[in-house]
Amino acid sequence: MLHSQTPAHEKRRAFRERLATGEILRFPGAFNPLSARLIERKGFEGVYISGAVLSADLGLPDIGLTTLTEVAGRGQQIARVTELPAIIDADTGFGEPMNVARTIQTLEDAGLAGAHIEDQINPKRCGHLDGKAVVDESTAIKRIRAAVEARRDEHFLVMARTDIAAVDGLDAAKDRAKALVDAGADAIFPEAMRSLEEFAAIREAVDVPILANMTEFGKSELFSVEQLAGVGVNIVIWPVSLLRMAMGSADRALDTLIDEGHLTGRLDEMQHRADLYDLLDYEEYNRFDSGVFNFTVTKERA
Ligand SMILES: C[C@](O)(C(=O)O)[C@H](CC(=O)O)C(=O)O
Ligand SMILES: [Mg+2]
Repeated sequence: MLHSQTPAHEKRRAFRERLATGEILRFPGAFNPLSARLIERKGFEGVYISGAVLSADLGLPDIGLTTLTEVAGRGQQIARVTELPAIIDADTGFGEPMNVARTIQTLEDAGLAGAHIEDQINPKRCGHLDGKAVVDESTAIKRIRAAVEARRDEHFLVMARTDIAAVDGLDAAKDRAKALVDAGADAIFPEAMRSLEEFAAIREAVDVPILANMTEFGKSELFSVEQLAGVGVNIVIWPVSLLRMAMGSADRALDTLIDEGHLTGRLDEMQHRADLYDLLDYEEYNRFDSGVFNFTVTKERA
């Protein structure tokens, strides 16, 4: 009730242990705390918190407008309602290496299990759009070094994302990935891979876990969990998918309201009130409330 019963350090330790088994871990993107509960209920291994979703949620494009305070705040709201590990998108780390250090500590305090820091220049762009630019290797590795040095929980996962493939090609991405691992990255997020072969090439270049970003309408073909596991991917995210589904559904519902003046014909597409209450653990709150209401202090003290 109210929040996760598992302390953040324990979520991180368990996540690291699971990652070490080599099985592929599925992290759908939660667009709010409630959807994180649904992800957990369905049996996924983790929750992803997307920068693109966070900015879209605020009615903003994903071009580096959100602040650390907003990102950490949303991250905390989501991480605290689930027992699952949550990985958050920390964009470029919100500034210089010292800012990256503060970012990591703030995200640790917010209860996240890990974060990715990317090598785009500021202000960043969506990784699947054209016109991106990346920083040089020295700047990229300083960001990661700062993140690793700043963390206080050794199990907090520092993931390095590189956007260089779309700018300078796959060989550059392999070199960049190796350099980021040498700088201390615990995992690599190679952005905008176009094929399974490209994932396999990154897999071969580094010996840390790698992540596949299965965002729709971008540069990557959409592969199944099984296909990605087959080329050695360790974590897969669908960062914006649930938001896209929910917004698609909201769009159609509003059209129906305009056309028909009611939503009666669409009730079976809605989450039922009973399912919502179940997901919220409503019963638990009633029990707690009546427990407190009926609580009395016995007068006979020794
Ligand atoms: C993963 C990502 O960084 C995100 O913010 O979710 C985005 C997703 C997207 O815009 O589709 C990305 O840059 O790939
Ligand atoms: Mg992002």
